[in-house]
This record gives sequence, structure tokens and C-alpha cells, in this order.
Amino acid sequence: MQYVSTRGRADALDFEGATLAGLASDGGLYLPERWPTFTAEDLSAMRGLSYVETAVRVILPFVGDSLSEDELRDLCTQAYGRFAHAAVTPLVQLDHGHWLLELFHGPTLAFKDVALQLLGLLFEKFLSRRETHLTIIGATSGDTGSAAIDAVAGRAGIDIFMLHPAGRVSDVQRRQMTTVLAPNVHNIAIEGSFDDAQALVKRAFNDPDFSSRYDLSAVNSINWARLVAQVVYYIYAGVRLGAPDRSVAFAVPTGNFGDVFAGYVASRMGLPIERLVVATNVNDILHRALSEGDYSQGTVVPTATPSMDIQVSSNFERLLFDLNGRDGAALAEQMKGFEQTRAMRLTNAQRDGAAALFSSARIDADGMSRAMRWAYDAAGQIIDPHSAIGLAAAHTAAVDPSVPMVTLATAHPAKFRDAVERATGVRPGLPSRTGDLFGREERYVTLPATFEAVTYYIAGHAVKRGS
Ligand SMILES: Cc1ncc(COP(=O)(O)O)c(C=O)c1O
Ligand SMILES: N[C@@H](CCOP(=O)(O)O)C(=O)O
Repeated sequence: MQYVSTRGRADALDFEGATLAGLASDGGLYLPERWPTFTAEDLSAMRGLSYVETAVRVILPFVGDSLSEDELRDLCTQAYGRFAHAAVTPLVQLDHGHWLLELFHGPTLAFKDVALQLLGLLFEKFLSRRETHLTIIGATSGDTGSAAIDAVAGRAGIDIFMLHPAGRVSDVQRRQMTTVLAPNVHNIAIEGSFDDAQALVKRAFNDPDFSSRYDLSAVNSINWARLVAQVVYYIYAGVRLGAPDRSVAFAVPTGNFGDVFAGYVASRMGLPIERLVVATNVNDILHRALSEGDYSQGTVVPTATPSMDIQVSSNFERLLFDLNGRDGAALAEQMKGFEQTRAMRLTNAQRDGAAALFSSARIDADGMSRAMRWAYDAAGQIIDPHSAIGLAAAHTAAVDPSVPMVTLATAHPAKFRDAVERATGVRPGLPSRTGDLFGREERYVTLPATFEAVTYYIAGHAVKRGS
């Protein structure tokens, strides 16, 4: 299997190459050259499988010659062995037609662990085959950072530089990153928003002078390997709720469009998905894009759902490419226009293609609090604010009531205990697997959100290519 760039100019790479590269050299994102598909029989045969076996079946068609089936099984067994629930991503029923898919049973309490536990092992495997020192640069609004740091802390041959927006992540999220004192972990609080951090990361990849000095890689969902691991739980949940004999719908709290794009991939692979409901907070660029065709960047408003405080959604580019006949040159022009004007209109093909599968909703602070209270009062579930945005959006969606609706519960409520307590009166406790989080020393630097400041800091701590 080869991977092609959404902007059409970078060389195609195999799975190992695309995983290590992260972002394509032409500024685009990698996608498989074609979508592997499952027949109805293939899907039916997955019904009784464990999470690990489901992961092996779903991911194997994407890895080509980069991993044997046994190697992949070994990595999945290690990755998902660290989850605190035997089902890895269990379904919890809320009412007769609505389920929560709990994705927060990994080591850092958010759905990012599902992909990043595997990605850390993939890096280790692929690095053992070559003489390379990887410099990972990432941006986080809270959860990717802690999950990525947990996945690579102390691993030989890797340094990780993680940028988070200073003061705009929860105290639990920040401490999960900054109390990891392994020498290969470098936390940078930047004086700006997540979008500023993400733009700095992309600029570092695209700067020929900087990127030629290091073997850069990415842990954000711009890295294809992140997304392929997330496709698994859509299929795992879907077949348990009756697919392929009946369709399923998913409501997905969305920021960078990675998680919900994994749902799109599951649909392209043959899972009968009736609807993917894209749930945003008031940072609603994706809701405006899907409902009006208007992808224009607003100013980021800080909310109680900080991980979704995003106004430029990296993975939307993957959808636009796939829906526009995979025309890399046209997409490169469209993205160049966006980068210059911070605004873009979707083409008719993109709008119509998206409307066939996606709907969207913008949920404000009241809607989020109401959903948290509903989950507690009606179903006895304490949910985190991000999952509540998904739940509220699911309640607004026009989906046939006979179709099971699954809301993705993307974080453990204890990560956002102040907001949960405000809405429900209940203050969730941290699970024991987080240990003595509030007793540990923190280490991070604070820098202005400028390319010069960030790259100067990285240059002072990273290992140069070939040294
Ligand atoms: C808890 C939580 N929910 C939802 C999201 C949004 O996911 P995505 O960026 O993949 O759309 C994030 C961050 O990405 C998150 O951390
Ligand atoms: N919400 C994310 C933002 C980065 O998204 P990613 O999925 O592209 O890594 C976070 O928690 O950091």
C-alpha cells in the first residue's frame, strides 16, 4: 500500500515512510492510494472478536509490507494491554437507542491513547530498522500532548517537543504533560492559541532550512498512523450494534477533524454508517463549513472544552481531497487561497459529497451543561464536557430512531472536573492509574508564539540529522 499527498507533489511513501514522515514534503497530508474494503461477510465475522483481533483485521490492509500480521498483532497486544477496561473501548447504553462509546480507558484518560499507544510502538519498531534520531514536534490543546508524551517518554532515538497554549488547558491535562521528567520530553507553553501552536508546527515541517537539519516526525493526527488506529473503534462498535445488517450513526465531538475522519474511513471501508454528526463548540468553523460551505477562520474563543478550541481543522483537507476527485493540484490551490485569506468556499462536489454522510451542530455552553445534566439524571452517567458536546449534537440530529446512535466519549470526566462539577454538582475523582499527579514536580518553558523563539529552543535541545 502506497500513501499519496493531498497536494499531489510529494513522493508516494509506504506505511513505514508515511508514519515516520508525518506531514508530506509539499505541505499536504498522506492518504492511502485507495480505500481497502470489507464485505458484509468480513464485517459479520468481526462480531465476536476481541479489540486486538479487530484492530489487526482493520489495520492490516493499510500496512502493506511494512509489518507482518504477527508483528502487527504483537504491537496491538502491547498497546491495548495498557487499557484499564477489558473491552478497551466499551459501549455503555444511555437509553433504548443511544450508546456512549467510552474511549478514555487508556493511560492518559482520553481517546488519543487508542492511537498514540500504538504509534509509540510503531516508531520504536521502524526506528530499530534504520539509523535515525527522530525529532517529534507536536501541538496540543491538552490531550494529544499527554498521550504522545506517555507513548514516547524514555524511548531511545526520539525527542519530543510539545507545544501547548499557555493557560488554556486544564490543570490535569497540563500536569499529565509537564510532570513527565524524562530527558527526551520537552514541554513548551506558547503565548497563543492551539491554532498558533499548530501553525508553528506545520511551518517547522515546511521550512527547508529547519527541516533539513532534523529527522522530523509528527504525533498529531496529521500523521496517517494516528487515524488508522482510530478507524478500529468505529468498526468494533458498529458490528456489536448489528452492522452490517443494520446501519449505525455516530456523534463525534470535533476539533481537528481527525476522529470523525476516521469514521469517514470506516464508512469508505464498508461499515454501514447512516450519519456522522460533527459536533463543535462555539469555535464552529466545521459547522459553518458543513452547513453553509463557508470554511473561514474565526478567532478562537476559550471554552470549557479546551481540546476543541480550534478554528483550523487540519484533517478537513483530507476530506476535501477525497471528495474532489483526489485532484492534488486543485486542492493545493484551494489550500493556498485559504492560507493567504484565512477563508475558503467549498466546491459543489465537496459540499454535496459531505452532505451525503455528515451533518453538524454547534453547541454552546448552556447546551453542553444541559447534556451533562441529562446524562447524569436520565442515565446515571457522569460525562466530560467534550463528550457532552457530542451528546447534545446527537440529540439534535435528524436520524431515523431505529438506527442506533453512538456518541463518542472522548475524555474521562476527571480531566475536566471543574466544568463537570459546575454542571452536575459532582466532582469526579482521578482514577488510580494517574498516580500522584498533583504531588509531582512540573517542568516546562514558556515562549512567545513565534517561529524564531520556538525553533531556537528546539535547536538548542534536538539531535541533528546524521550526528
Ligand atoms: C477530549 C477531546 N474531544 C474531542 C477532541 C476533538 O478531536 P479531533 O481533533 O480529532 O476532532 C479532542 C482533541 O482533539 C479531545 O481531546
Ligand atoms: N484536541 C487536540 C488537538 C490536536 O489534535 P490532533 O488530534 O491533531 O493531535 C489535543 O488534545 O491536543
